[in-house]
Parts: sequence; C-alpha cells; structure tokens
Amino acid sequence: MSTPVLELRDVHKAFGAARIIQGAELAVARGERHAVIGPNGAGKSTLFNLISGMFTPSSGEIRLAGRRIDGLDANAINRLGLSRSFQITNVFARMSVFENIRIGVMARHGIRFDLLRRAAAMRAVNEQAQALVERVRLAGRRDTLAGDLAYSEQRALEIGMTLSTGAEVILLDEPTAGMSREETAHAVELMRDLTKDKTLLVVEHDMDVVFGLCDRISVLVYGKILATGTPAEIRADRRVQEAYLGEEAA
Ligand SMILES: Nc1ncnc2c1ncn2[C@@H]1O[C@H](COP(=O)(O)OP(=O)(O)OP(=O)(O)O)[C@@H](O)[C@H]1O
Repeated sequence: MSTPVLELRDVHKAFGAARIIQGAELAVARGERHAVIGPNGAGKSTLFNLISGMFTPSSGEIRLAGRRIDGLDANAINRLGLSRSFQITNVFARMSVFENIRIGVMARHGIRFDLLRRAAAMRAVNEQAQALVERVRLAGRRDTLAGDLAYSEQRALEIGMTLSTGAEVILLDEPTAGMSREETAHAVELMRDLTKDKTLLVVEHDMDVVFGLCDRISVLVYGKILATGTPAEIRADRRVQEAYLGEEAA
C-alpha cells in the first residue's frame, strides 16, 4: 500500500486503570471504504474519538496523510481534512436543513457570519450549500427545521454536515443505527454515492451494510485490531468467527 491516508501505530488509551485501546494498528488506504466492527464495548467509539481529536492517546501515533495528528484538537484535525459524525444525532434542531449544511461550508472557507453580507462570498457559499442539500437528497426539505425531520432524514443531514467542511477522510459512527430496512438501504446508497471521491471509515453493527458497502474491514476486539481484510477474508477468518461473527458469517 502507498502511504495510508490514515494510520494508527500502537495506539493505547486508558481511562484510569481501564485500558480500553491496547495497541491498535490500522492503515486505511486513500479512497477506500473501511469498516471497524467488533463486539459491544470493544472500543470502537473510543477509537473514533482518538482519531478525530476528542481524546488524546495515552501512547502511540496517529497519522493523517503521513502527518502526526495525535495531540491535535478536533478543529485542527478537521482543518487538515478529517471530519466525523456521531453515534447520536448531532444536528442543530432549530436551524433549517440548508442552514445546518451552510455552517460547515462557511467553516471550509473560513467565512464568518459578518462577512456573509458580502454578496460574492454569500453567493458562493449558498450555491455550495444548496448543491450539498441536493446531494443528500433533502432538496424537498431545504427550509424545514432539522428538528422537524424524520429520524432517517436527520441522519442524512448529519452525513451532509460531515461532508460540508470538504474533508477528504470521513468517519461515520453507526450511520444506520435505529433505521428500518428500507431506510438502511437508502442510507447505504447515499453513503456509496457521497463517498465516491473520499475515504470512508465507518463503525457499523449491521453486517449487511458492512459487507455490502466496504472494501476492507478491521475487527476490533478488547481494544486491539484482531484482523484486517476484504469482506471475503474477514468472513473466512477463523479467529474473527470465534471472537465475534460466530455462526452468522459461516
Ligand atoms: N470517557 C471514558 N471514561 C471511562 N471509560 C470509558 C470512556 N469512554 C469509553 N469508556 C469505556 O470504554 C469501553 C469501550 O467503549 P466504546 O464506546 O468505545 O465501545 P464500542 O465498541 O463503541 O461499543 P458499542 O458498540 O456498544 O458502541 C467501555 O467499557 C466504556 O465504558
């Protein structure tokens, strides 16, 4: 693999005496869709928090496009091209769909609200925000308050917000949690489309989504990556079957 766009080397994270991440190794290639799976409590969300700068590792290295990012705060990491969504819906309920997306687009350009009065800046930002609203298929809900959207629409908006800062590496934490089968299928299609020219790292419990969407999968068990491989390799991996997938993948 050429230089991975995202790389973890021997990453550890302890909360007091609780060693949650214990030497995680991960290499995500540019342009791939990569899932992190593992049992409840394995440390998947903690891993995301470490990568995105919500937590600082106790030790180890995290690199984005070859550059150390461990120890940087979330905003700095975002500016370097990594953006994440959260397990819990995280939209501004009292702002419209369009306004939610526009905040991220403005951040991308470093535009403050007072500068928005300048017509040219406003036009460019509005055009990009509108294009993204359309890409996440919420054009019909453009002026609806985010708090009034259906749950699955809120999750789609959240993906839009994650993309709005223009980041190259997108982290999505359980994007289909709580969705019906139909909503899940729609969300998968959306993710496939929106991440065509991006790198996606996703934590997901729905194995149909993982095996259908992702190029490679890493299995996290007790804070360590037990295996990384293609869906076929992971399905066939005896250790993974024993530790996690069980009968389901046989
Ligand atoms: N800030 C924290 N302080 C102390 N313990 C924490 C903290 N954050 C997470 N943990 C612990 O770390 C362990 C792993 O949690 P984490 O949420 O990362 O797992 P997960 O794999 O995402 O689980 P799930 O699939 O259930 O979401 C849990 O035992 C949790 O209680």
